[in-house]
Amino acid sequence: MTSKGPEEEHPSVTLFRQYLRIRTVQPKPDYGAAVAFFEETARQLGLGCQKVEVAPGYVVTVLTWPGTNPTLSSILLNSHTDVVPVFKEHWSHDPFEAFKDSEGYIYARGAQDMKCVSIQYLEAVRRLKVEGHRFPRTIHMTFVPDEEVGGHQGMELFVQRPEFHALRAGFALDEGIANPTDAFTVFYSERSPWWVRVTSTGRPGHASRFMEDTAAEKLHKVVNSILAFREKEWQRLQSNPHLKEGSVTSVNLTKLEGGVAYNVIPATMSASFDFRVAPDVDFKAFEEQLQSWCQAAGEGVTLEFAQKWMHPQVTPTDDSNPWNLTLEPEIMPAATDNRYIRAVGVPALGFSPMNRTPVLLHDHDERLHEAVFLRGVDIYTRLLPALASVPALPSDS
Ligand code: MET
Ligand SMILES: [Zn+2]
Ligand SMILES: [Zn+2]
Repeated sequence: MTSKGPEEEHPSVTLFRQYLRIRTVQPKPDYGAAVAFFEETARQLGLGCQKVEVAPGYVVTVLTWPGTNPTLSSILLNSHTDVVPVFKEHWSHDPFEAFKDSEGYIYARGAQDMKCVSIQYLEAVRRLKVEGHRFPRTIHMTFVPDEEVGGHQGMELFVQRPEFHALRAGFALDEGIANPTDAFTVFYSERSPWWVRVTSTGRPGHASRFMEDTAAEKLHKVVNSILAFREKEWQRLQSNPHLKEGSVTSVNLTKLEGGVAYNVIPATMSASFDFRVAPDVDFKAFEEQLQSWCQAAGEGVTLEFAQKWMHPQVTPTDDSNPWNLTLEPEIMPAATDNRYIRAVGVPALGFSPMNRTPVLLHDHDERLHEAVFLRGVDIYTRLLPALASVPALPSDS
């Protein structure tokens, strides 16, 4: 599809751009506007709409298209409504204007992660309804808050609620990542986020002296150990063409804190790391490794976890998967709400239908071509009837 002038823009693209303009940006997302948007869309599409407040101010909106056979488990289409912050000065266009350039690229925070997917679900359902289809299985679309900061006030709470169990989800889809090639990637598992802060304490004093046992020296040792591990994992990935990013453990040093003045040796310094632990890692041994790096650095070096996911799950994609999808399966390098869905026993895949698209999630100038977006609607329009027509499974009874 070629790009068109605004007067002849595809209505699905127009709706997408409207949603992109809602400022659901962390750390203060306008969730109220997003919920109102989905309520209005539900009204237009003739879908059931339920709002579940999982924590004060944190609403999960559930849009439902009932199936013809209520004994069957349902299809859950999940998407998060929040987006990560921007460095506005690095953007070519206002990230909340949803500017479309002459080639058809739509620039906006959330264009890839994952406001595209939310609207693609809705537009696929709209088309199928307009064409008069009904399917045996119920389709639920959940629009959840808080994913980008860990999902603790979103999906983590929702999966524990009676309203979630009442959905009787038998299979779920959530986000994936763009693929620059012709292929689409489907994620059957994900790495576990471990956010670790290492705090080092030591002798303070005048910064002109060769003070012994300083916080900085010891922190430096831990940083070296962890960055050496990073290099090792990076080399492992580079040297084996069969390994994908999600199959090795990554780590980045993301924060350094401490100190008050150039000439005062601080008594405390800390370093924060974002680990993404591969699903086949022995978690207990890995935690012991982290502890031993701290101990090797000297006295008074401790670590604490800000996130520590301990339940990696794998959704089968081989012949034991009765859903019979054709997939190019990978392990998700990042974390998504699928980890909460899988942890309560619902098989779930990560999929964002964006091929021939550079990976720009969380980046400056995040953008998506309108033709890729519209092809994604086509893909769900073919995928949803297949999913929602899968005959009864042993797990349905
Ligand atoms: N989706 C975000 C990420 O992968 C936040 C998940 S919480 C660890 O970084
Ligand atoms: Zn996301
Ligand atoms: Zn994200």
